[in-house]
Amino acid sequence: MADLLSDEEIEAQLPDEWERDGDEIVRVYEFDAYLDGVGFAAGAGGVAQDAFHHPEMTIDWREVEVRLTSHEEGGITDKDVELAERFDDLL
Ligand SMILES: C[C@H](O)[C@H](O)[C@H]1CNC2=NC(N)=NC(=O)C2=N1
Repeated sequence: MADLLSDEEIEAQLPDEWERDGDEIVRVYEFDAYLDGVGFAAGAGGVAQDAFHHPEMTIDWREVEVRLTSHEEGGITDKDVELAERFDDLL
């Protein structure tokens, strides 16, 4: 099990464009076309499965909201931060 990050660690490690929302980190990715968002979500799903750490993703018109938390630990860990960075690398 990973350790929960402190408030200070979260603030320091949160990647650009990501925000903290309670026990989750969240980013809304914006796209020029709906299917671009769908494709991004598919890629993110593959990265998540590879890491075996899974986000909540909401696919909407030209945007995808991604929420990450570590359910087993009950909060935000470095697994969430690392996956957020890997999702950003898909852009
Ligand atoms: C049994 C447990 O669900 C698995 O170990 C994985 C699956 N994917 C997961 N994803 C996330 N976000 N948090 C988890 O704690 C988690 N656990």
